[in-house]
Amino acid sequence: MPNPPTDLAGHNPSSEDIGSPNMPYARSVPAKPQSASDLPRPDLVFEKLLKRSNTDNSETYSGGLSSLTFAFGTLVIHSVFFTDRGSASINNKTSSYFDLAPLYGDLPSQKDEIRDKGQGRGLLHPDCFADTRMLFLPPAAAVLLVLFNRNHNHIAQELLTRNEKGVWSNPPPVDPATRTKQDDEIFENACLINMRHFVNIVITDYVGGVMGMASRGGGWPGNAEVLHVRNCDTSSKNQLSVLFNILYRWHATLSALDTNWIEEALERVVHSRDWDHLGPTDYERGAKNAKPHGAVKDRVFAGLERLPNGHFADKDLSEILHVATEEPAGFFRARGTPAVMRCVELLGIEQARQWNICTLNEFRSWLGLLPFTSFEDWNAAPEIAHAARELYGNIDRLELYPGLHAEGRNGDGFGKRYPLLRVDTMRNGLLLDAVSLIRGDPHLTTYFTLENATEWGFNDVARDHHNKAFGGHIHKILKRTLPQNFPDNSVYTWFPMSTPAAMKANKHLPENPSNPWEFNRPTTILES
Ligand code: HEM
Repeated sequence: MPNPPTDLAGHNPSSEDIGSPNMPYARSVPAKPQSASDLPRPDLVFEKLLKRSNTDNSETYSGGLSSLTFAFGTLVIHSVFFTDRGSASINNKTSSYFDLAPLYGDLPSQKDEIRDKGQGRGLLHPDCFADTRMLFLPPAAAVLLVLFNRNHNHIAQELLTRNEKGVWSNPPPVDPATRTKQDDEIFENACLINMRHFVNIVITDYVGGVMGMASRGGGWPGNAEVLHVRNCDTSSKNQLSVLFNILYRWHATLSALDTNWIEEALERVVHSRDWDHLGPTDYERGAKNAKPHGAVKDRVFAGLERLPNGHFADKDLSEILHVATEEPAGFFRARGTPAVMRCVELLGIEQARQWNICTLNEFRSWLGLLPFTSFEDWNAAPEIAHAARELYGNIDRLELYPGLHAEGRNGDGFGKRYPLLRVDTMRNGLLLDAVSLIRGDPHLTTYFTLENATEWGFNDVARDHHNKAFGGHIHKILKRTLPQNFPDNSVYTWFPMSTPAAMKANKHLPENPSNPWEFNRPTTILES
C-alpha cells in the first residue's frame, strides 16, 4: 500500500501522480529570478554563518534532546526526500508520504529484495532495510529501521494468526497463486499499520520534542490552529516542495559523537581530514567509494554481525540506542554545523540556487510571519548579523538556506502570539509542513479502514494520551522489538529522545512509587 498504492494514485483524477516517487518537487513560494553572480560564494556563506566554531558546545542548545531524536529525524526526512541531483528537472525519487520508504523502498524491485515472499505470511527478511543511504549515517538510524522491520514482522504474524476476515490459511496455501495473493495482502496491511506507528512517533515524541516540549514529553503541539492561516488540505494528497527540502537540512543538530562518526566514515572514503577544503567533488568521489555490497538481507552496519538466524543480537542493537539516548543533540543555530559537513552543505547551498528558491523573507511572508526588517531582527548576535550584512547587504536578499539555518532563537511577532512554542521561521515551517503532510496523507485517513488495518491493527496503533510518556509512542516499538533491553521503569524506554540526565532533572516527570524510575543505562533483563 505505501508509496502510494495504485488505487490511491487514482484517488484524485485531476492530479494522478501527486505524491508518487519520481515526481518533481513542488514549489510553494514563487521566487524572483536571482543571478548567482549577485550572491556570495557558498564557501563564504558556510564559513561565516554555518560552520560550527571550535568553542561551540552543542549540548547547551537542544534543551535535553538526545541524538536519537535526530537519528529518528533522518528516517523522517529520508521517507520523503531523495533528490536526484543527476536529473535536469527537480526530481524526488521517493514519495511525499511518511510511508517508511527507507525500510520498504520505493520501487517494486526494492520491495522484492526485502520481502520474504515465499512464506506466504507477508514477512520481511529479518533485520534489514531497503535504503542504502541509511548505511552511511550514524548507526542509531539504521537500528531504528531494523526495529521497524521487526515491528512489521510482528504485525504480519498477528494478522495471520488472528485472520479476522477468515480469508487466509495458516499454514499458508500451497498453490503458488493463492499463496502470493495472501502474502501480498498481509504485507500491505502490515505496512499500513507499521506506517501508522511511525507517524504516531512523529507527531508525539518527535515533533513535540523539536518544538521544545521535550520536558513534558512532547505531544502534538497544542496550537495547531496556527495552521489555519495557510492552506492545510485534509482531504487530498501531498507533494513535497523544494523549500522544505532546504528547511529540513538539520546538520547543526549533529551531536559530538555523530560528528566523530561521520569524520571517521568520510576519512575512510576520501582519505583526508582537511574538512575546510573538502568540497562537492570530494563528496562525489567518496560516495563512489562507499557503494554498499551484497544482498539487502545480508548487509551489516556499525561492525555488527548477523546471528545464524539472520538477526542482529538484541544487545548489540540496544547498546547503539542506549548510547544515542545518552548523547546530547545539537540544535538549529548559526555557526552550529560541523566542519566535516562542509562538502554536503556546499551541495545544499548550490542546490537551492539551482532551484532558484525564494529568500528567507519571502518564505516568512508565505508562512504568515512578519518579514525581518534588519539582520539584527533575524539574529541578535552582533557577529552573526554583521557577517550576514557583509555577505548580503540587505535583509531582503538573505537566502533561505543560511537564513533558516543561521537564524537566531528569539521569537518574532508571530512568536509573541504563541509564546510557549518560541516560534521562529524554522519551527513555524516545520509545524506547518508536518501537520499538512499528516493531514493530507490518505494512508492515514481514507485508506486506514477496518478493512485494511483490521480491528486488531486499530487497537495496536491507538495512542494512549495518558501513558507515562505524556502520550508518546516510541516506547511501544522499543518494548516490543527489544523486550529484554528496554525495561518498563526506565527513562531509556519511555523518553529516548531526551537524555537520561535531562529526564532526571525534569520536574514534570510523574512519580511512580510502585516501580521507581531508573535513570541508569538498562542492563539486559535476560540474556538475548
Ligand atoms: C551525521 C549525520 C548526517 C549525515 C552524514 C548527512 C549527510 C547528508 C548528505 C550526504 C546529504 C546529500 C547531499 C546531496 O546529495 O545533495 C544530505 C542531505 C540531506 N540531509 Fe543530511 N546528513 C546527516 C544528518 C541529517 C539530519 C539529522 C537531518 C534532519 C533531520 C538531515 C537532513 C537532510 C536533508 C533534508 C537532506 C536533503 C535530502 C535530499 O534532497 O535527498 N540530515 N545529508
